[in-house]
Parts: sequence; C-alpha cells; structure tokens
Amino acid sequence: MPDYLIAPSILSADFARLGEDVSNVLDAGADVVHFDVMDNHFVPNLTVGPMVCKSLRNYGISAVIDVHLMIEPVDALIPPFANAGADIITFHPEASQDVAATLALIKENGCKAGLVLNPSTPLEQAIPFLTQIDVLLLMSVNPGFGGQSFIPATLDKIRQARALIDKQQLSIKLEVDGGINLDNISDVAAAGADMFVAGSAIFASKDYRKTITQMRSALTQHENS
Ligand SMILES: O=C(CO)[C@@H](O)[C@H](O)COP(=O)(O)O
Repeated sequence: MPDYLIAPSILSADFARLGEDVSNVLDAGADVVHFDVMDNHFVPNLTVGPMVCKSLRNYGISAVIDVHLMIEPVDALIPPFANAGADIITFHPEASQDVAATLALIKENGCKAGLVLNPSTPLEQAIPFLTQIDVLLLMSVNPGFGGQSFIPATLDKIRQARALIDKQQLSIKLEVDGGINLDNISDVAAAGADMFVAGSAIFASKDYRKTITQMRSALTQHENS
C-alpha cells in the first residue's frame, strides 16, 4: 500500500510571513514542504535561495524540506541547500552537465536525490539514473508559476513511470507537481503517484486543514477502490 505524501508548494504561500504560513500548513496535516527555487534563467520566475530554507529551519520547521531546483547550473547551490536544512534535492537533467555527478553530489551532502522531468521531457531521460535516485518528480505544468492547469497527458507518463519503478522493484517516490487539486488528486494517485505537490489548491483555500483532509480522503478512497 503506497504511503501518500502531500507536499504544499511554498510558491503559493505568503512570503511576508513564510514561517508562520508553512507552520500552519504542517499543523493542518501536510507531510512535506515543497520548496521551489527559480532563477529567472532556467525558468522565467525568481524565488528564494538557501538563506530562506535556513530561516524556515531557524523558525522551527522540522518537516522534510523537498527542494526543487529550477536553476541552471545546479551544482554550486547543492552544498548551501544541504547546509541550510534541505532533506531532498531535485533538479532537471537539462540543467546539469553531468547528471550522475550531480546526483552523487547531492548524496555526498547527505540529502536524498531526485530528477525532475518537464511535461515535454521524455521519461527516457530518467531511465539511466533510476538506480541512483530516491525521487522522480514529473511536472504536470510547465515550471515557473503556480496556479496553472494540470496537463492531462501527464497521467500516461505517471503510469509509465510507475510501471518502470515497479518492474525494477525500486523504492523511488513518484512525485507529481502542478495543477493538483481536489478534483484530480485521486486520478493522479490512480495513475501511480505517491507524492503530491499542491500550491494554490492548498494555500489559496480558506481552511488548510479542511483542504488537506479532503485531499487525504480522496487518496484513501482511491486506495480502497
Ligand atoms: O514548481 C511549480 C511551478 O513551477 C509548482 O510547485 C507550483 O508552484 C505548484 O503550484 P500549483 O500548480 O499547485 O498552484
């Protein structure tokens, strides 16, 4: 039985009171903090770096922090993020000159490592690295902004990724990010995902606890169907 993880994306949090907002969403039942790092180069938007990750730790956030690097190049920021308290670091293969070396660098720095595939990046790009990764993150929107609609073709990619992971009996978390909400989370789970990033669906809701509880109950219903 999969262990489903709900990971609110800080991109939709209130940056003026980030510690409090992240703390509230964890108190409301979220499992993981999804920390979006954008550089206005690999993606058009610009967000935050290791100092803000460290500030969340200093604020008392003890949950797993899942850092999604949407930056190029990536290697120089891996030790600073590990030192700032990241638990998982994921990056896009297009952003590294040597994907295997970048994955090894993440692990040498004591973090779990993952690859992220954009909607247009074929699953095949991850295949050579499956035995090296802890997380495979499939983007279900083009990265850069929260609040976009889920791209339905991602469901097929999730199914194919799940089949690959199961066939090789790998313990890789299959994470999906972008446009996940109460209407589609059970379809994403049915396709084979077990880690769900949701930004606007959670942070734009009035009652985080109610939204997360409803998401979890949609996942439980799927599990029992
Ligand atoms: O990385 C990204 C976007 O680039 C995501 O993490 C989004 O921030 C998720 O937000 P929603 O689509 O759930 O609003």
